[in-house]
Amino acid sequence: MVFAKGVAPGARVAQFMPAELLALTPWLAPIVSEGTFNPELLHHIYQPLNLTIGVTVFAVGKYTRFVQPFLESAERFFMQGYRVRYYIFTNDPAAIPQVPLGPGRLLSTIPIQKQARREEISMRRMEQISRHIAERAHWEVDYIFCLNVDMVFRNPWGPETLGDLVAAIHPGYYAVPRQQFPYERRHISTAFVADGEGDFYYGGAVFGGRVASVYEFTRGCHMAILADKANGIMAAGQEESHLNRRFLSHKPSKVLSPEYLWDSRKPQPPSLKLIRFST
Ligand SMILES: CC(=O)N[C@H]1[C@@H](OP(=O)(O)OP(=O)(O)OC[C@H]2O[C@@H](n3ccc(=O)[nH]c3=O)[C@H](O)[C@@H]2O)O[C@H](CO)[C@H](O)[C@@H]1O
Ligand SMILES: [Mn+2]
Repeated sequence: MVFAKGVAPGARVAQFMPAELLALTPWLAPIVSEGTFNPELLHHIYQPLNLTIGVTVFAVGKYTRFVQPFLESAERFFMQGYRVRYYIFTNDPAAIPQVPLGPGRLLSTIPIQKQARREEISMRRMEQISRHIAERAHWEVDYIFCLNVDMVFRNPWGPETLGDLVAAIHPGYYAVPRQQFPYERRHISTAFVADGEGDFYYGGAVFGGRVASVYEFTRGCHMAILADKANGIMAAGQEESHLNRRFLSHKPSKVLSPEYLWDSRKPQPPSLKLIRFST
């Protein structure tokens, strides 16, 4: 069970009931899961807005092999009926396969340098996303999601996920007490989170929101990562630690349930009605 800070244990809003997830955070942001929204109604609201949704994924080195299943599944399930722009950041543009895209859906390959270490690849994402938004994506898309590439969509992901700043609950920690969240616990790191603090443990594999908000968010994380680097520190969960630290002071306006970020090696609990995006 997870109890949010400052809310009495037992309050319906503040805990995960054994059989179901809560529907609102203590700061009244929706926690999106099957049954909490009406897809037809949302479609009628969002369709006329003519929005373009961006997606960033990184495919560096061997991870280029994940691009095809990622894209094929996204074409089936991700923001069907909306304009979509995929941005594939890669060191090897020639290795990005040609996947047929539906109408109104475009793909761009963004060439980047290959970092030697896995940690460096994931850490540098914040910097590269913020720069890409400033240089280009801010005028091409309204919302943007930043996703891991070694995952696939398995069920519809639609406009219910759109919000100013969107986080996803990490599948490994939705039912874990806050004290056990793997936040960075060293004071010397800019990602430090004190023992009694923390709302949820969010995953680094899914975040997004309005493009301007994601710019501020990724830029803030990048600055914090740079400060740590200057002090010779790498946070415990790398960029995920910084993401969690920032979401603590810049609360997400919408939280996605583990339906939107699942680890398929885990058994599916009854509280999870369906899996939309997972390894
Ligand atoms: C069990 C689990 O969920 N572990 C963490 C880890 O997942 P993973 O250990 O699964 O991270 P990962 O190695 O898949 O790296 C994350 C992403 O970086 C990119 N990449 C990484 C290595 C590489 O050689 N080439 C490349 O392109 C790629 O887009 C990949 O999806 O990382 C995530 C951050 O995103 C979260 O911190 C997760 O909590
Ligand atoms: Mn992975």
